[in-house]
Amino acid sequence: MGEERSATRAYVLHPEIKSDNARRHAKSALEEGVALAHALPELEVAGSQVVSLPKMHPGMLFGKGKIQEIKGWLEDAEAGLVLIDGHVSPVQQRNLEKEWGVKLLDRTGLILEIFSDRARTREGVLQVEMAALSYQRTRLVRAWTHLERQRGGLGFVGGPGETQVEADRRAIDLQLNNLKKQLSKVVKTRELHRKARAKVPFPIVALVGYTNAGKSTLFNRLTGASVFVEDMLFATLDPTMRKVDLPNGDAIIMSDTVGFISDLPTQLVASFRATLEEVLEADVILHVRDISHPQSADQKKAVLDTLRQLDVNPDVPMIEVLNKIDLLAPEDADYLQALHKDGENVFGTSAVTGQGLDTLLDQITEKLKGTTRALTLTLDWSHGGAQSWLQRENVIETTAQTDTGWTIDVRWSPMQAAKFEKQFPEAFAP
Ligand SMILES: Nc1nc2c(ncn2[C@@H]2O[C@H](COP(=O)(O)OP(=O)(O)OP(=O)(O)O)[C@@H](O)[C@H]2O)c(=O)[nH]1
Repeated sequence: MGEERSATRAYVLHPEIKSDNARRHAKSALEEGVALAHALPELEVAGSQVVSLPKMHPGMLFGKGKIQEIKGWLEDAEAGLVLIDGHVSPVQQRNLEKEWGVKLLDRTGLILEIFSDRARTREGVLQVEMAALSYQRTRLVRAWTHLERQRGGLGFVGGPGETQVEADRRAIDLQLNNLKKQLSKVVKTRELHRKARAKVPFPIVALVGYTNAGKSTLFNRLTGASVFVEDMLFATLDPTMRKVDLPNGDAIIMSDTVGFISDLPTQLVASFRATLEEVLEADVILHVRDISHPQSADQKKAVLDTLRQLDVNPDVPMIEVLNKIDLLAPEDADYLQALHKDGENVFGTSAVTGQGLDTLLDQITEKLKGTTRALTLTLDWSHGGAQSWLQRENVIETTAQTDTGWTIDVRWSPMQAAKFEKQFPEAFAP
């Protein structure tokens, strides 16, 4: 951290590299960068700017003139920390930190800091630690080592720097291995809990969405729970599950998960696979969008990309929830709310006023009815009651007799599966 100036006074820069096809709109990208900075409670944002660049400079990111200009901004703002909303290579980071006399974090580094600040469960903490270490592992710079600096930066192949990097890498690998072992223990315990929960058999409806889209607010509204809702990115990190009663009396489990974001560090996506299991195994996915946000379309793309990276089964039915319609002009809100009547799979809601939530719940009920899954059940003779139930529900595709009972292929809706499991827990061995 910067010695002279406070490392909690942050200056946010969004580099807009012209040759980069300006993937995100610069002004709202900068706003997101600032919102990310605010997601770390101890930080104070001392200033923020979009910096337009014709091209990226490999060693310093910015050109010489720009670097001096920015140095002036940082001094005026008394900022000791620079947050660059983009990718900064380790070499660029080192050079800029030296040039400006500040500490620097790039987008991935910042997101990792936020996640590490938010992680509450043991599993979450371990996952973030692993993600941070894997990231650090990719950023070991040869000339950055203490040993090499002492020797005046001898950079020959096989020299002391090389050995130091290798040693650092080995140390990180050891730590990663150790964390992996701890994590697998925690996951095993959670698996047991999950099995226990599976005995309360309800279909799972998972909420996903860009950070700040309103997932937790919607979750609270629908479940009557009080989950940490704040106008702060990534308020929710560990998944939360609650029971919701549908209008027809059936019950579902709704799960609220971490928000997604553009350029979510791949290490994080990978490490969160385990906690996002509920999403991977959901019967219905609700994709919650902040439809009032100017970059709503880009956010949607980022969410769908992340779901793909997570290998979410594309057959799981998804409902698109266009949230925050209360922030739109009334005629726009009405239009969005009516879209589903034209057969569009979108539902306008306001998690704050409650608009559109009944229609959404009806739609969830419909979707759960309409989707079916195949499963093979092995029942023994004592499960005659279960076998007749399956016949009555008309879900049997094929039945084969075995020495001890039946092997039955069924195709049923999540709700039927849930009812069966509740009524015949001893027969349900998927
Ligand atoms: N006006 C309006 N504000 C909303 C609505 N839904 C949520 N919000 C606000 O949007 C902000 C973010 O809401 P959250 O529910 O925390 O969003 P989230 O998607 O869970 O966010 P992450 O935890 O970052 O993933 C809060 O200030 C909410 O009060 C809505 O329908 N209308």
